[in-house]
Amino acid sequence: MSKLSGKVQTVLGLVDPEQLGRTMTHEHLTMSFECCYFPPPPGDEAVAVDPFHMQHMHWLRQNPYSSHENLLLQQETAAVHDELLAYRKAGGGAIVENTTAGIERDLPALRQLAKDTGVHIIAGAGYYVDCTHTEDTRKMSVEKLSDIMVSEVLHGADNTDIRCGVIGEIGTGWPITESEARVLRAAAHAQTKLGCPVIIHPGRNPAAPAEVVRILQEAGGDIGKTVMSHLDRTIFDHGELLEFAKLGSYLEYDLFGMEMLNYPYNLVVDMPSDSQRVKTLAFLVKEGYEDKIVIAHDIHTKNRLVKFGGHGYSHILKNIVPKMLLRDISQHQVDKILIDNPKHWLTFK
Ligand SMILES: CCC(=O)NCCS(=O)(=O)O
Repeated sequence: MSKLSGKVQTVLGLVDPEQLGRTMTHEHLTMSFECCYFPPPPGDEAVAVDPFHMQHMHWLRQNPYSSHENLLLQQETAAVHDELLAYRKAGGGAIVENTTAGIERDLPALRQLAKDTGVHIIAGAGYYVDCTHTEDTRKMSVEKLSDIMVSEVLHGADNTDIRCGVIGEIGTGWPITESEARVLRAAAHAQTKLGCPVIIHPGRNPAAPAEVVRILQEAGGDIGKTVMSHLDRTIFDHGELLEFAKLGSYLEYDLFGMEMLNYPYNLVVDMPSDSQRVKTLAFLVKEGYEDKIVIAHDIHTKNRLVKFGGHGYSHILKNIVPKMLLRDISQHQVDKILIDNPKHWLTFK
């Protein structure tokens, strides 16, 4: 039995799973999203490059990916520090920090944040979407990629001794590229060796999550120990959602706080409101999936921080939980979603 077995691995070391408390399973504390810059709508070029002002905050909410400045979350560590203190005060205990290679993971910053705030931070191993893969990454075999992920968990990543506690978010697009498929197979192999949690960023198509599961399963992955992220912008039809849920992964609604009219990466998508997200959670609970739901905000741009008029990391605890209780999700079920499900997922086999 490995020394990781039965434990959760944070950036400060192994902890007993009971220590985590309420856990957001998909956040970013420091990262760059420059890889996904999207040009502003015609006529909005000037506001897109203006320094941040209060009068731009609504524009940024509608066009978060069209301001280079907004994509540099790594510049806001002081604000994130304060928001983590507020998160603890609101009853939060842990955060899974999903930044992987390609979007500027900063493990020393995560370790410092964990030390200074007392929030348990679990860091992610592996690779983001294809457009961020380096030439080296593209050339690597499944075995080599898997060895690197195993080493990031067992020994530390990015030339530090800071160890990752999950594999992911592993980035995939639609269709899944050859390089992304290799990374997925490598993640499954690493998971088999380590008995560790895995988390996936699927492409923006309703068929994408099931295709990822198929690839992971074929490579021996443990789907019951895998989180499928971003379902709120991916599967809308309730029948299709139940078909996907049957495959056995955790079902993650992780864009709480993000409300926008035009989702630039896929204009076919109507980004749901928080009320609609809660309705979908209530539906899944009614269908018997209360042991499979996890939730988060996936903060990945500056405008979502409280410092810039955003909702911050405490929005779910302060605003969404009361709404869940109003919509027939019991306190016991809320606790499963925020405490028990993340704990079971994050505990090494
Ligand atoms: C790095 C953060 C991330 O990938 N977030 C998901 C954004 S979206 O694909 O849902 O637009």
